[in-house]
Amino acid sequence: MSDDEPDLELLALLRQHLQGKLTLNDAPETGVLEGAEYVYDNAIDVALHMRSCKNAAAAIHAQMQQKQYSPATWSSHELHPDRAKISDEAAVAFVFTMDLLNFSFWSDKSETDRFAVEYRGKRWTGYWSLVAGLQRALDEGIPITDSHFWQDEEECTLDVLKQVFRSCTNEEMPLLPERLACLREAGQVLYEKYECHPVNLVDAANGSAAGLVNLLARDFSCFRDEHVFEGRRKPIRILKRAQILVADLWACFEGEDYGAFNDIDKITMFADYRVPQILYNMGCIYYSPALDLAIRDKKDIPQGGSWEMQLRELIRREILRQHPGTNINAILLDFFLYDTIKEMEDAGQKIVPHHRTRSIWY
Ligand SMILES: Nc1nc2c(c(CN[C@H]3C=C[C@H](O)[C@@H]3O)cn2[C@@H]2O[C@H](COP(=O)(O)O)[C@@H](O)[C@H]2O)c(=O)[nH]1
Repeated sequence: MSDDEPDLELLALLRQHLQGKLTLNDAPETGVLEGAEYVYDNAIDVALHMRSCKNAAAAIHAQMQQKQYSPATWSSHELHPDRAKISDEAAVAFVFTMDLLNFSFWSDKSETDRFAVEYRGKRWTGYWSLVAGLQRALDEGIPITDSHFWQDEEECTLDVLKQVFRSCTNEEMPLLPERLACLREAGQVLYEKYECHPVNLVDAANGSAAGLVNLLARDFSCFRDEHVFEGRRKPIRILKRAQILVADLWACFEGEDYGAFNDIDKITMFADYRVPQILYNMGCIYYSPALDLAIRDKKDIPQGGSWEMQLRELIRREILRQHPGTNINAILLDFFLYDTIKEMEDAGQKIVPHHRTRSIWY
């Protein structure tokens, strides 16, 4: 098959995933797909546009192949840890700390006034402000990735965290008290169960991605991203930061050592505010008029409400299994979509905004 021909098998897979037609025995032990199935079947404000999904899948596949998207792409970002310069344990600690705090960077201020971290001569915003803040703190001798530090209430104070993520504008990083609470809890749990180090948590998963997601959800309330949907008795398990943590370890270690997972393709796409946005702007999903208006007007979408759950869950339905002959899985597809929407924004392209929910879950 030549590169410019759409990969019909991939299209079929993506269509199945987006339609939720894949049997649940593909669902990982995390049970995340079962919840996605329920929300999809009951969603009335967010829907899939199959024809656009089919066209998008072809375009995405071609671009990913052309850009040779692979786990190594992750380390090519200048701020991500360079494994040639730090120990494996330090890289795991960095990724764990990063995904413990990897949520809610959006701002309604202008590009010049929004929260930003100045580091290595550049202004970093969004997710990159988090990574830049962590790297800068380590350069300044603050042990921000050490769980002993997180537990030390004398040393690791809210003021110190404000210093770690100090902004070069008047806007502060959102939810700093909540981020401190995440560090405190994680420090306590790592002390009680994992001899203070995240590598012991990764080892405890015995090479299972779903197993590590489950350990994170079981032991850390700050990773337990589970919510009731419209009164349904059984909570919907989304577990976005637990899943992106596994994905980042897999990418950082390129599937080896602490990134070696025998079931990595059971990780779903990440239910945050970026993927629904790009899928909407690609025409793959569309909203009810009321929701469409609320998002375009940048209205607050309440956390845990039906709208928010539909937005988060609908995109997560797909598990793009390892497609024969390519290295594309849901993680790489997701990374690619995130980087693409950021490139579109940086290029000043007119795009419909993402939804506004202030949350520690994404
Ligand atoms: N779905 C998805 N969500 C992602 C990422 C990333 C960064 N991943 C890097 C690693 C490999 C890739 O190549 C990326 O370079 C952050 N986020 C989430 O977005 C939000 C931040 O958005 P903004 O404020 O605009 O930066 C926040 O919830 C954050 O958790 C991703 O990849 N996929």
